[in-house]
Amino acid sequence: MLGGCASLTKTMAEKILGRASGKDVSPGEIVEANIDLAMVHDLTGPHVVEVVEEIAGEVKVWDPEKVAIIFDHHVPADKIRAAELQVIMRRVARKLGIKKFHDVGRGGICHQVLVEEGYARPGMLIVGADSHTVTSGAVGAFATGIGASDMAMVWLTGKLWFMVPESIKVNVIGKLPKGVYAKDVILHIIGKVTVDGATYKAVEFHGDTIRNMTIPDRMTLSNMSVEMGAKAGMVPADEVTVQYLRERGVEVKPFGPDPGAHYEDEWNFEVSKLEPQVAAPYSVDNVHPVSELEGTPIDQAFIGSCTNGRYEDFVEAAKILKGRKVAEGVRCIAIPASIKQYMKLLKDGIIDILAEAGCFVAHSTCGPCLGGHLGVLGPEEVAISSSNRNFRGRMGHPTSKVYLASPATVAASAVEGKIADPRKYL
Ligand SMILES: CC(C)[C@H](C(=O)O)[C@@H](O)C(=O)O
Ligand code: SF4
Repeated sequence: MLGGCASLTKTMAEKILGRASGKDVSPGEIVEANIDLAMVHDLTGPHVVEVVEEIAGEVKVWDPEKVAIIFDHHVPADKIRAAELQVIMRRVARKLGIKKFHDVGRGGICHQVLVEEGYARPGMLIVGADSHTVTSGAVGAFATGIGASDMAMVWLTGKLWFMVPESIKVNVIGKLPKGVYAKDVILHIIGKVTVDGATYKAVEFHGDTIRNMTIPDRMTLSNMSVEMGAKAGMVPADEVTVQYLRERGVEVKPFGPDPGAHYEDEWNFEVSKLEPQVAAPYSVDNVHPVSELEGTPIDQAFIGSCTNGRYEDFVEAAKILKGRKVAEGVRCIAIPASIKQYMKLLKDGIIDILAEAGCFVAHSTCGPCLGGHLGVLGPEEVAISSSNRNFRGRMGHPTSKVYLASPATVAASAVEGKIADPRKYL
């Protein structure tokens, strides 16, 4: 029976959707929920505006304080079409008085901005017109990607319907070995459960490995939850979260599931002996330990994206690139996930290290992650990337190939000109 009996103890998803819809909810139930934050970017925003204008005859939002417009995909505008779309969204942001508007050079990749600006908070219900909106789950929010027409309804009414998902508890335990990171953990998990292993489930990450992770690491996990089909990928908000948001002037309380909450399934992973992981083309679940792919020649290495474009990611890459050179015949492209990350890297001399090694370092943009610009792959070219997707043609030509790995593995591969194990450099 859909809806079942409401249990007294709730998972994070049930608590958030219950609060947002003002009732006691159970998995399978359809609810109409009030949205706390709605985000669009330069590519999806114009579609939303079009639908809103069609329905309402003019562009409007239910609450300008709860709407974010962030330019990131084709930033700075790389062609006339992109410039046209950005002109539209700039006008809309001004007309509606959107304060959470981040133009070129004033934000960065939307998912990074939501978290680092302290917009995303524990217990919030967040929707974004982008599949990696799940990233905000890192601070304990139920955050999910929606289509442009759903977003148009959110802009008009502030509400959206959801089917309350079943929850899956992912327990990760053990101390990560040197050279092995959150990226390797999530690639390993996706490799085991496959790309549809968590379809429409609310995934919660638990265990001491997760508790010991920083918010940037947790963002990598949450970000890639959607690559196993999850509706949301959440980490309970603890003291690490409270402190991270406090540094951004936001006071929050810890937030997690009720003790004894019911999960549809529990997955257990022990990671103390995990090797660096690499997802081979053309699927994110085609995951192998780096030792199985070592020596595969590459043309391009990319460090960046909403998955792994943070300060800490570049610091790990710089440990390997410092005093070394990117291999002859290989391009290494390094793009921080936001202007704030870029500024911090600049101040600490990390950008210098990357540039001296021969990296092409750019200001924040999605750029090559989706084959947009600043590093589109040609026929048969091979890239190793710290991003999250390696579908056919993802970063350029349909015959190009993308391997996904941690920033350290990408950096080691850039130095050798072939897929390499970062551990020997650390
Ligand atoms: C362009 C956008 C709608 C898309 C998404 O939704 O994820 C992009 O960000 C991606 O990573 O493929
Ligand atoms: S960095 Fe890549 S994955 Fe992230 S929002 Fe941009 S295009 Fe999508």
